[in-house]
Amino acid sequence: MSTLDLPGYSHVYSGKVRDLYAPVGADGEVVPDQLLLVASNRLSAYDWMMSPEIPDKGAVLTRLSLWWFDQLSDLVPNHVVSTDVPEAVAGRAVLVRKLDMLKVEAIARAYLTGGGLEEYREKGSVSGVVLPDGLVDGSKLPEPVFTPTTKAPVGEHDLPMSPAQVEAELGAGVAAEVSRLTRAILARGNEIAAERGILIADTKVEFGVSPDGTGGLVLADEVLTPDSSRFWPAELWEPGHPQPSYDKQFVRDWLTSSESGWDRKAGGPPPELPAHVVEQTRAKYVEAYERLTGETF
Ligand SMILES: C[C@H](c1ccccc1)n1cc(-c2ncnc(N)c2C#N)cn1
Repeated sequence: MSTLDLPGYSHVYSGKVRDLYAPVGADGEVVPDQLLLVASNRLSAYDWMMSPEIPDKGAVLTRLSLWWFDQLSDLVPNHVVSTDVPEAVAGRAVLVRKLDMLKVEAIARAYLTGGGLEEYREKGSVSGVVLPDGLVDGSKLPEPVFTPTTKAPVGEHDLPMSPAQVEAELGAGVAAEVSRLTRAILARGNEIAAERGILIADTKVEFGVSPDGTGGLVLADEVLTPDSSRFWPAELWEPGHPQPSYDKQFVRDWLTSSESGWDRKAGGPPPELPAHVVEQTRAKYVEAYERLTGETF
């Protein structure tokens, strides 16, 4: 993965699909209180980076995240400073306030699937919350459940955190507020998305606090995008089996079809995606953005 040479910015960190840069002042020193969050066109599926990239994916998800920050501004302040960013990343980057990030992945679930379903099948509960009997893959939960995890080092898996572990990390007051806000964000997201034919099964958000200790929790990172959340087409929702992904199903279907020739269990990398899969996937990101925001990409 190649990082961009952005004049006026130094590369700080790269995740699977996003990159972080620090602004550099005229004196060559890093500007201490801001960061540049850049969304790439990279697509990750089945824990593999796909090739080629999906055109406009970074721009679509950046615009969607900015729209959600605005929709949620009555619930929680956010880290956005400006979209006045270098031309090379115009439309897919955001200048943000540099925060002290909480060491907890704040995850909430409105529907049961994935790791939450596995835990429920073992314990009848998820993250310490006892759930009704008889739930299946895709069941809607009575209300969103906070299911935090650790922030594992690169290459390792995030681990579920018990309420006691979260309190030990954050303190009881902040832990309660993170839980409340994460569930409220997902509930608000689903209120809006359901009207537009999209179910948000679960989401991961990141909170930080101002380094000077003033103020409370600040919503950071990206919010309620198909990269941070499971998006499901509402009209296909049918509890009892894995739900189709709104945005990644074309990729998954092709990779698991005989046409791709890929043997996922063999452990080797997936083949290049054909043009039609790339185009269909781009169209789904644009469709999700336009249905949710009512705006044309
Ligand atoms: C997880 C995410 C990430 C982004 C891009 C690439 C890989 C990971 N990240 C966000 C921060 C961060 N740190 C300080 N202040 C902030 N406002 C933010 C934000 N957002 C650190 N990491």
